[in-house]
Amino acid sequence: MALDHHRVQSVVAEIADEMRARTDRGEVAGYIPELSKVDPGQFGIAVADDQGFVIAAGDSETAFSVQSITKVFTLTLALGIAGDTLWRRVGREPSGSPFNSIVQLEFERGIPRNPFINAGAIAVTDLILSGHQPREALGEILRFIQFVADDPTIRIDEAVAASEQRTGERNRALAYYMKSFGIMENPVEYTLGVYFHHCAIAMTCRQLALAGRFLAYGGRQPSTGRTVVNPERARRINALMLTCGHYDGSGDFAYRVGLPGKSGVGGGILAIAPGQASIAVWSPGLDAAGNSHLGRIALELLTKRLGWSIFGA
Ligand SMILES: NC(=O)CC[C@H](N)C(=O)O
Repeated sequence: MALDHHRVQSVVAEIADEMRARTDRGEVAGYIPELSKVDPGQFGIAVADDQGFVIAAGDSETAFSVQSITKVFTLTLALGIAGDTLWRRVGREPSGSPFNSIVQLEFERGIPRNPFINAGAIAVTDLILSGHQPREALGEILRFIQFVADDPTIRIDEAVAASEQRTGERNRALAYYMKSFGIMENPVEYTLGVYFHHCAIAMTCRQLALAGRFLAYGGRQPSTGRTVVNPERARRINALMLTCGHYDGSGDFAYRVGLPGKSGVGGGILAIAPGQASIAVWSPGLDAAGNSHLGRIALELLTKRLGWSIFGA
């Protein structure tokens, strides 16, 4: 269905103005030193349709660290490599725990709850790495993101990757713990090196909204017409984003926004309105669950004003 560009444009502009005026901005992620330097006063939004048309406002052309949003793309790649055998290593249930929690791993024999918490994404990265050098695996992830975004200029922010590599003790603990259960195939430091670097990919809201389109349009990358995944897989990735994309804030996100979404600690959120649009928002301040505070509020206003919730107007 064609988007009413005029209407979307006015809602997007209105929301950007409202977000600019707000003083409650959340807290920038402090545990990755490089991210703690980002100015919390920023807000960007971009909505992409199947024609590659982008409606944007605010700081939509500023690149930010996409962090856990890359987990959507690594999951897509890993499903392409392993198909449904992937689900032997990682579950499909919401965790109800923080993104970097270790507690469930002990009870559940090292199998992470889902591919979007850190443990699950590290297990997915390990699968992509198998049979490759870390540099090749990372290249494959980056090229895949450039392909779905139709933009070869997307890069890794090396300063962010190095910053997380230096301070990633919690992720190291998760990875070694999974290794002890036989979940990891590769040397842990190799897998983590790839993980830290793909989390450090930098994108603008415009690039991210374009990259998400295959999920909004039945698995097809609309600019090239090429199939990224089949419609069933696109639908299932969306289902996982809805149930698990915001950690222990996933229920609240579904309740308020009503779209599949994936957040990252850089303050970005990718949200999918199936058949309508792919949406990216960014504001660096986070809420208590580690999801963008204003990003979530902006999406809530957007779906309400445009009637885009998958649960009805
Ligand atoms: N929620 C996130 O964005 C977490 C990603 C971050 N790279 C980490 O592993 O801690």
